[in-house]
Amino acid sequence: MTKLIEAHALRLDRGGRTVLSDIDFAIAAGEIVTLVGPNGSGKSSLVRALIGALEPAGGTVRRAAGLRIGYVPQSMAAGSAMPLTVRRFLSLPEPRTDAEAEAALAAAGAEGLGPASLGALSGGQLQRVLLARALAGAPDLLILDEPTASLDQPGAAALYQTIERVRRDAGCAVLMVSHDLHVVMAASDRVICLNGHICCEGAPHVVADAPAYRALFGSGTGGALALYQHDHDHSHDHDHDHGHGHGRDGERCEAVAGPRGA
Ligand SMILES: Nc1ncnc2c1ncn2[C@@H]1O[C@H](COP(=O)(O)OP(=O)(O)OP(=O)(O)O)[C@@H](O)[C@H]1O
Repeated sequence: MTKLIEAHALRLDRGGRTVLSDIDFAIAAGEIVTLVGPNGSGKSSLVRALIGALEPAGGTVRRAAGLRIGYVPQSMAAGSAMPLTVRRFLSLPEPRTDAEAEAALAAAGAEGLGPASLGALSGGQLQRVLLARALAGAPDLLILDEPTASLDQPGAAALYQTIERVRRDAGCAVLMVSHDLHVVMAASDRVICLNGHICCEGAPHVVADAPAYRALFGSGTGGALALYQHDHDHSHDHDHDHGHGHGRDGERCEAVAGPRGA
């Protein structure tokens, strides 16, 4: 399969401290990959390195020639206060024609929002507009940093369905950072769990009869625990342990993706 982006022995430093090391992974065309991990485990840092906004302290990030990345940032707190219409926002920084803007809004499920003021949008509308802006560049790889963070469960489910439709229609690969159990369990081809390094990775499996899973849905707390099978090629006797639930070779892993702000 065509590799769109690859990291080899990647190390990232923030504030003079190594926050990620030994990162080796690749994303293939059309895949949906989700990054999970506790707060501060390096998910956003990795995403920033992949889009070229953070220089590696070691190792390499290699992008396929001509790769187009659409990026939906984690937070638009400052941006949403900008006195801009959605239509103008879609043309920043790259100018877009009205037809391109309308097509992108439609693909993101945000039809008719072009004339709206950016600051007047709901959280869900803003996420869709951010998605539209990323889609307007016809990306090969769509990267979303916690796209459902500010949404309630129905809003998150609807956005997830939109993302899956986008992948189907546009054929792009998707890399998501998520604390959302629904997204991790249902949407991903592959889950990568970060904890200062790649703790574990593998295909997600719905564990509908697991007590923890039912307890989670029953309590409605949403997104505290993700269960998935994975492969390990390392032990966990080093110093990157941030209280993360590690698995053992070939066993089911309990990956604690803590709720936002935890
Ligand atoms: N601009 C910065 N300057 C210094 N340290 C930073 C900076 N940004 C992040 N860090 C540190 O890097 C580490 C990884 O942060 P990062 O935001 O990548 O984690 P995350 O997994 O995305 O967290 P969260 O789930 O809370 O969004 C943290 O220890 C954080 O404090």
